[in-house]
Amino acid sequence: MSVQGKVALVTGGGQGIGRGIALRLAKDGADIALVDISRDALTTVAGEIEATGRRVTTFVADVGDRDQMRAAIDHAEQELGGFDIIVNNAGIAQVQPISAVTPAEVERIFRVNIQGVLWGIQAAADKFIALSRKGKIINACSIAGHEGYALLGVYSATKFAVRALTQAAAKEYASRGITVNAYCPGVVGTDMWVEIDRRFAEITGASKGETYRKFVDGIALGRAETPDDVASLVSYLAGPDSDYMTGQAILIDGGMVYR
Ligand SMILES: NC(=O)C1=CN([C@@H]2O[C@H](COP(=O)(O)OP(=O)(O)OC[C@H]3O[C@@H](n4cnc5c(N)ncnc54)[C@H](O)[C@@H]3O)[C@@H](O)[C@H]2O)C=CC1
Ligand SMILES: CC(=O)C(C)=O
Repeated sequence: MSVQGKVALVTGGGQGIGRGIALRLAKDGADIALVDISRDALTTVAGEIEATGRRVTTFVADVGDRDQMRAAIDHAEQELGGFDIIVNNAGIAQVQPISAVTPAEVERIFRVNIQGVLWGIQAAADKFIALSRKGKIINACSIAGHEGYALLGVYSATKFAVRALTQAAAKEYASRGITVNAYCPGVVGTDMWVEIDRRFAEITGASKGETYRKFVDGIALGRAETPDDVASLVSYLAGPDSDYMTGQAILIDGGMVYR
């Protein structure tokens, strides 16, 4: 119950890792503001959160739009009576050899994965300061934020950028008592990996499921990660036990990348 009575906003909360994080924080005692571009997905997860007994509100927003992120945070505060934690989880993948990447593709992924995190940090910190709260900012990074992967070069660049933003924001907001950290999962069996596997197959001729299996074979603990594995770390980063930690991008990957 480390976040009992707190208000937590989770972006990309409509499925996958974001859903897992939102459910875990609700079970830990937080009220949840769910943000996603998909209204249908939000409705389903909101029902699951209500079943935990915590309050939940939903807001359809594109994290790459600064005004929409500010509106989402205002909505969370108005509906749930406060604002304490933001999990900037929403992200998209892109599988493409560097030789074939187009400007439009770069703009699309930078907008969601970098600007989405940046606007989330900025709007959340402004709100924490306005409310005089020592908030927690938690960003989605990846093993790809510690190591560049072939065919995932631009995606990897966005996750390296998340680490940079996490470190810089930690330094800028430390005097306000706001902490900023990131979680770096490995291979989590969500829709994102279905799409990554499909694109690897298209580009390399690998069979369906082959790329996913190869990545999972590289995990020391011998199995793919689940959203609940990721949510355990986020639960810690959201709660008081991590109060003395800031600017960190923590690998939770079953043993894939060692830094
Ligand atoms: N699945 C994996 O193996 C890993 C995922 N990650 C990161 O974890 C985060 C979540 O990934 P998954 O749950 O696997 O992805 P997912 O594709 O299963 O779910 C992403 C969610 O974000 C939402 N979303 C996408 N663009 C959005 C936007 N512009 N505004 C608001 N919501 C938006 C989608 O509608 C969806 O509900 C991402 O940042 C991803 O890069 C990091 C390492 C590994
Ligand atoms: C999706 C992702 O971050 C990887 C590298 O699996």
